[in-house]
Amino acid sequence: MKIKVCGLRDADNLKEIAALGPDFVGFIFYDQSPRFVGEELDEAVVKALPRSIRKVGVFVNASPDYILRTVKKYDFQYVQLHGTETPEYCRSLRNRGINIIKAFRVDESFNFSMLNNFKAQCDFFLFDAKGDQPGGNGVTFDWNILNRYDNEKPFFISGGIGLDNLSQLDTLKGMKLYGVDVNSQVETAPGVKDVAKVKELINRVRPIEEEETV
Ligand SMILES: O=C(O)c1ccccc1NCC(=O)[C@H](O)[C@H](O)COP(=O)(O)O
Repeated sequence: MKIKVCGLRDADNLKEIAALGPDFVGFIFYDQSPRFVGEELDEAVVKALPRSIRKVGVFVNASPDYILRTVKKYDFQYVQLHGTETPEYCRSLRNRGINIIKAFRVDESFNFSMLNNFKAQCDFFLFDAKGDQPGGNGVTFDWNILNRYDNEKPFFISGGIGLDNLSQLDTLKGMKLYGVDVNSQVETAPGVKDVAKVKELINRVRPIEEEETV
């Protein structure tokens, strides 16, 4: 199974995490987040990451121009959208060559059928928990809700995932689960990841074969 480590910012920490070989790394471009990269993100370090590590810019209802400029600046392969972006908005970015991970915050009332309007515009869905912030809340949602998922699009699961609840991924066997997204539960401070925790997480998640899930 794939691993995405989200909310990186510090250059040295990014290099240490990259050395562990995650599949995706994410950078937050939402100025209300404690992980907002601001001017701190070292462009050269990001660009020097191996191509095998996919770089993701995370945005919340940002202007397409800002997204395009940022993608170009850091050479991102994906953008992850955490706001109320519409299918039309996603399509306009996709038409400009951007690969999209669309995030949705899931609870009991989540309407899975509306994903049909997004599936042609997105590469992956990401299911996150609801909280005060658009992401990075550190809380889980009831993964049983995903039994109602009836789309063919592979998805990431996220929201409060850490070493303590990883074993529960077993309950998602047979689903279109593509990867796990981790963030606040593997941090020493906002935007700084705990290298030992990420290492253990990768060692535990990676052996879960994709065929078992997707
Ligand atoms: O991490 C943030 O601060 C954040 C803020 C605004 C939008 C998205 C954000 N994070 C995106 C992610 O992909 C997180 O990994 C995801 O929300 C799960 O975070 P956590 O619950 O802390 O594991």
